[in-house]
Amino acid sequence: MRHISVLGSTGSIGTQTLEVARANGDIRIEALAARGNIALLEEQIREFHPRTVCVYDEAKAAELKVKVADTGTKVYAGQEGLIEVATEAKAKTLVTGIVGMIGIEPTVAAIREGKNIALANKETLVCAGHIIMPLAAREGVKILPVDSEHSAIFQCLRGNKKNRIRKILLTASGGPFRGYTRKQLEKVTLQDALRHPTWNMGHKVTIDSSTMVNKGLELIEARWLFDVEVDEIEVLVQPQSILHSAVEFMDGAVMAELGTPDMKLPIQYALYYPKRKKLAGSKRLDLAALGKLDFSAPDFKAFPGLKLAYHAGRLGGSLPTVFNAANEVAVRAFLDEKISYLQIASCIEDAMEQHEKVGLLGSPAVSDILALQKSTEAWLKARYHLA
Ligand SMILES: NC(=O)C1=CN([C@@H]2O[C@H](COP(=O)(O)OP(=O)(O)OC[C@H]3O[C@@H](n4cnc5c(N)ncnc54)[C@H](OP(=O)(O)O)[C@@H]3O)[C@@H](O)[C@H]2O)C=CC1
Ligand SMILES: CC(=O)[C@@H](O)[C@H](O)COP(=O)(O)O
Ligand SMILES: [Mn+2]
Repeated sequence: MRHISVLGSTGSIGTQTLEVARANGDIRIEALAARGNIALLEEQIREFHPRTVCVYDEAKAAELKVKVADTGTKVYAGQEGLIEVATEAKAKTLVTGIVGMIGIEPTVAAIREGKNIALANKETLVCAGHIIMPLAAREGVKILPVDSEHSAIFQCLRGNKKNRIRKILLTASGGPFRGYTRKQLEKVTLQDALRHPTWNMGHKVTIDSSTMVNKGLELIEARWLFDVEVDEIEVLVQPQSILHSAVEFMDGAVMAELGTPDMKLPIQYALYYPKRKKLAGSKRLDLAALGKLDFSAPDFKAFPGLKLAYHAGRLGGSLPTVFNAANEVAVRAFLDEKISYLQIASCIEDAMEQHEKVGLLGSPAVSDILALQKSTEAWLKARYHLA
């Protein structure tokens, strides 16, 4: 039996993690956390009988407590509740399917308690990779990538740990606006941006994919997971999302992982690593039916978020936190229809410029990262008149 806890159990990654658990039958769900979707959380409690749950929203947590009083599941709220879920004693692995920087503290707490991390929450590594990776090594825990590209790279590197790599080829679908000019991007709407061509995901990561900021976050995520410089990572547009990423070795050999776009595969791989198991209900890849795969270079001019990510990754320190924090504020504002699509990248650029003027922190602690998140949010809200 595998014992896991899930942060973000009501979201895209969370529900697919529970699908994998349901299909396999030998994964015990010890703890679950969500922000406020108590209707779905109650269903999950009644099906999986976790010991502990957290609802971040305090009023909703109180409501759920009454609803599930008959179940024996303990209900917590807020940040303390997230830590309870992340450190639930019986769990061996924490799946971080929560979105945003809110995932940093519970992930650190889980590692300190010796839990392996099945990591989907890329924002945590972008801001705190310099803390997470050495801490995990000291505690002897595994950081198992769930993000599809990073799972692919991780799989390509198996058995090749001692061979130096020349570069990582990080693939990108290009999002719904692949091929668009800046002029065309001026007119796109929220609904257009939410129409991802290949993956069905939560709103925040879907907007990130459309701006290519997702690839920027993944660039820095890969830098930490695989201990490479960002300039050893090349972004490659692969519109079908079939080739999930690749590694080029010193002798010129390129190894890639291919599959249908289905997150259950990387989730299951992380949960059973190093074992491969049949994936229930998955569509098999039929290359002959597919006929061809397309590749192209990314358009840095149309999607400046990617260029900003390389810059943040090269300078490091506190700049990736500002890159990420500004993006979180901007995406929220875009989803609330308070700023236009092109203003997302402007927000990030402005916040980074401002931070560089003030001066970067070399190796920010978690408290510095969270303080920077607050100051970046306040600065952007004032500058862009966001309520
Ligand atoms: N979806 C995908 O295919 C992929 C996602 N990722 C990454 O995985 C993470 C999750 O993405 P995704 O599943 O799409 O996101 P969703 O928006 O679908 O789900 C987010 C989950 O996090 C919960 N949540 C949000 N804020 C809080 C909070 N303050 N406290 C507790 N729970 C909270 C939500 O709860 P509630 O429902 O109650 O609001 C929900 O369960 C992101 O970092 C994303 O970049 C990476 C690769 C692929
Ligand atoms: C499924 C997954 O891993 C997403 O992060 C995906 O990468 C988004 O697609 P883009 O390549 O469009 O960013
Ligand atoms: Mn990805």
